[in-house]
Amino acid sequence: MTTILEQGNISIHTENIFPIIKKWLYSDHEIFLRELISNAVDAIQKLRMVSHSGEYSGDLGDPLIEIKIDKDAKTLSVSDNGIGMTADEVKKYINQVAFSSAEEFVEKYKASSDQQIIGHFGLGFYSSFMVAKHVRIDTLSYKDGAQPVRWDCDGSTEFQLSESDRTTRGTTITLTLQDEEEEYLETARIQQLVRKYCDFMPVPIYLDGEQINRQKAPWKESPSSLTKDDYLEFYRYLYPFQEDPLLWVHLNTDYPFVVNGILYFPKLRPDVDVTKGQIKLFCNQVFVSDNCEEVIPRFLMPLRGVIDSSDIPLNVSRSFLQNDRTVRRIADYIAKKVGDRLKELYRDDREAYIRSWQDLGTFVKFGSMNDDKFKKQVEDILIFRTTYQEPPAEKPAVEVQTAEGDVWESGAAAPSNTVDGKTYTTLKDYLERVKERHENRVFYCNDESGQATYVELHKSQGLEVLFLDSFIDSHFVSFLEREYPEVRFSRVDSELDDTLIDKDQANDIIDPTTNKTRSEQIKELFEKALNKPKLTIRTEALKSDNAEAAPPAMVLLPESLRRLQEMTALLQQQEMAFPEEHILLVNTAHPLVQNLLSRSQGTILQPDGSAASDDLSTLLCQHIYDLALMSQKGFDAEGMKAFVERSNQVLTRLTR
Ligand SMILES: Nc1ncnc2c1ncn2[C@@H]1O[C@H](COP(=O)(O)OP(=O)(O)OP(=O)(O)O)[C@@H](O)[C@H]1O
Repeated sequence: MTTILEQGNISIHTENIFPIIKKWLYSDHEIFLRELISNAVDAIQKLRMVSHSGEYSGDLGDPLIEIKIDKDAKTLSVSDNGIGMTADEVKKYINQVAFSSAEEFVEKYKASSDQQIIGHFGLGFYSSFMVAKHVRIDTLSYKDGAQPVRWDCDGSTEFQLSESDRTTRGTTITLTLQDEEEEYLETARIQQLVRKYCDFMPVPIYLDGEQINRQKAPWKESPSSLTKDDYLEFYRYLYPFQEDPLLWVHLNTDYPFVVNGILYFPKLRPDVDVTKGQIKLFCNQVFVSDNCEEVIPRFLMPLRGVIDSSDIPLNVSRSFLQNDRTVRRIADYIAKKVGDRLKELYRDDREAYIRSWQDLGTFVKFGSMNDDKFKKQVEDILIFRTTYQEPPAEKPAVEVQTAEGDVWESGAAAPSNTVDGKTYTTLKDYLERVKERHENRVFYCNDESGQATYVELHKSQGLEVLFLDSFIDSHFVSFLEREYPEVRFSRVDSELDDTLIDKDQANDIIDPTTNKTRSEQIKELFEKALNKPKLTIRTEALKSDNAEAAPPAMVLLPESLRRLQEMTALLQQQEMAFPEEHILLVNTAHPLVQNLLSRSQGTILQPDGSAASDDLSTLLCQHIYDLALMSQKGFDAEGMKAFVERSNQVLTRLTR
């Protein structure tokens, strides 16, 4: 027969706390298990501490937490071999501490308007009443001569304290589950919960005689003790069936706040929603939340991995968290570490940096636009693919004898910026190289195949073009122009630099019969043939070593006009329609254009007064225009039909 030691009322002010907890945390009942296991881990660690301090000299045994399910009795129990509690401690910690903090929690929860408290952390022992109709504690303290005690409570404010038959040190919490909570009698459900919340807790957790948690938390280990494979293995464990990450950053600091963690840069796939955070937030190895958007800077959202910090206040609303000073400083710290890691890679392994740039670049650009400090940190390692060709590498690592004559230094060659035939440059280096020819002006291309003709023309004249072709680049160009107001970005097809035009050629050859220059005649010819009032036709002789290699005509879209159109399209959430106002630059130096002119001049009048070749000249002008337009915009069905029909017509006429 059990001796009842005490029967009493738990002193709380909020009338019947449990229905309130239950109601508010309706969707998150499962966290009771995390709370019970956390308490068990704490109890084991406290025992270690008293043992260290010499207060306890008994055998610690192997630390162990055991979960037991009894389907018949509808009970679930969590046992530990930790510090245990005496009767007085049960009264103090369970009846008072646990319940007063329960009350506090409920008050806070009621007051918070967004009702989103991070992971409902710190709910504590009493959260077991969310799922249990009866809770029993059997505990035996480590203290000499301690008596085992049992505490029983049925969810009302009354409890009973009695003698327990427990013989070993530690505590067992036994929940008799409510009828609607019987899912927690399923082994698979418990395994899933332990894996979710308690996987990395530092004590083995057993269920049916088997350890079900991983126990080791790599982020708590020193970076020097981990190999590349350890990091990769951990990533694969956290994000199974995903491609391996590009690189990682191991965070560990104790001062002025505690932050541990490993952050990975994943490959950015179009199907991955980068705005949805995938970093897991832990507190002392206990899983808290799958998203910590308030804790890490927005631009770091694409990263994955783990952040563990006991300095992030958790029992607070998300909006509070966002404005918390320590949280802001932690966010800054993380951003700085990420920047440092990128700089390190740029410095130590340029090739890997370049290979990862496709993915890293978007991230770095996004970060620069969002965070000024980050921008300053990474501006020197922000690179662009370029048409520039690096001179062949100098002999690597030349050994040089110093002035003292006895020390040998190795003068390592600068790392190559070319990988797989593609060369990269910083903006600074680009501007330095082009200073003489076009100071502070950047030529760029954002569609390599579409703008190939233009790029080729620039290249053939020794003008360097940058490729700004990732989806973020149109914003990034505007951003760079705001940051460096003296620098101007022109897309290769927006206007032609004077250096590409041969000013001396052809313009002034006057036709004695019409008194017009050749350019004027060509212009007229095209105006008549195309008959598009909004189109501006410009005639220039393009410079090139081989007149046939340069295009006969090009369509130009002035930079400011194009950007305005892009912006309007963006606001209206439509694709940009190709503007009717654009420029057709006809290359008077091209043999095709020259032939066209002589052909229309050599017209033989037909008996009816029309010119036989007129028709063909018109077709050819239209064709030249279409070819130039083709690189700017695709044809729609009708345009394509007309183009094919005309091609056939032209070919037929030419073969007559
Ligand atoms: N398994 C256990 N072994 C020993 N003591 C325990 C155990 N579980 C609970 N306690 C005692 O009961 C107290 C109250 O527990 P409760 O979970 O409500 O709050 P907490 O653990 O102090 O804080 P938190 O709100 O972060 O969980 C604990 O501080 C601890 O002293």
